[in-house]
Amino acid sequence: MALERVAQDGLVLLGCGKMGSALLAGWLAAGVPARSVWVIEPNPSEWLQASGVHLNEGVPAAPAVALLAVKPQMMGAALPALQALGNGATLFVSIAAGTTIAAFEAALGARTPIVRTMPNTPAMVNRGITALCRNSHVSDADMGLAVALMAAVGETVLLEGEHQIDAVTAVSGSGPAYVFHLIEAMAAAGEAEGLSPEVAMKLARATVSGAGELAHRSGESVAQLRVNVTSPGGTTAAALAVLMPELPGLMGRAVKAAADRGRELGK
Ligand SMILES: NC(=O)C1=CN([C@@H]2O[C@H](COP(=O)(O)OP(=O)(O)OC[C@H]3O[C@@H](n4cnc5c(N)ncnc54)[C@H](O)[C@@H]3O)[C@@H](O)[C@H]2O)C=CC1
Ligand SMILES: O=C(O)[C@@H]1CCC=N1
Repeated sequence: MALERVAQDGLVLLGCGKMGSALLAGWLAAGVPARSVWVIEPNPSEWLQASGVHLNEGVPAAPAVALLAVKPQMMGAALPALQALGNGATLFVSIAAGTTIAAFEAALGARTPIVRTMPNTPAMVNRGITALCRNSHVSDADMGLAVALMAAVGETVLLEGEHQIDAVTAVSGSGPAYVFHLIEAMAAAGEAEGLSPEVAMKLARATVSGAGELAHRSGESVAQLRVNVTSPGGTTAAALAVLMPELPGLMGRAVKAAADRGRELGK
């Protein structure tokens, strides 16, 4: 099993904030021993301190994986700590938005195997989705290991290449925030129609999470699930007559803004 390589040779996690913690929790739950993980994190949470991993200690000479989970703006300052692992057997896996494979090759060495990924925060409840792409130095076995690491917190999808990753970031990486904003907007609209803030938020939250679960589990297309709610001449049809002319264009602009920002971060 791919994760056994981590148990044997170790994994270094650079940055253990929201995403790093979600991943670490997934690996530990999947049976990776805490003592085979070395975490570099200047502000460790209580959970991390109690997790049993090596925290801010010297890292092994050739771990199986170095996983990079710092903000793209911090990457330049943080990478030198792992430079000695470049150009070798250690597989680098990045979850950072924007930072390109070329930037990692420049910082770590041109022969470094690098997998660039984009997960999302539902990884915190094992319902993430991560897209992955690689440079030419990543073997199929290495890619299998990267997929296994991300599959510990949800689904995975392989990309044709790095040119697609800013689009992924804009759809699924940032996407949970769009959905949370939808909940906020639905709750505010419910309040405007006379509900208390508590009831409006409870209804909006349960509706979005319930609809999400239905989309996840149902064999029907999402379009059919929408039709199933929409009685001809009824209330849903009235609402969709307002939403459907506007939402695709608005979502298109939002997703383009996120993808453009991802490309900018990569410069
Ligand atoms: N939050 C999200 O929804 C997603 C974030 N990402 C990517 O994940 C990465 C991490 O994001 P978050 O977990 O949200 O950020 P975060 O701010 O929660 O975590 C980053 C962590 O890096 C630590 N750090 C800062 N400088 C460091 C250094 N020199 N060495 C080691 N650790 C250092 C910080 O103390 C912090 O705990 C980013 O690159 C982001 O683009 C990817 C997908 C989704
Ligand atoms: O907002 C960001 O830049 C990160 C990447 C995807 C989600 N959060």
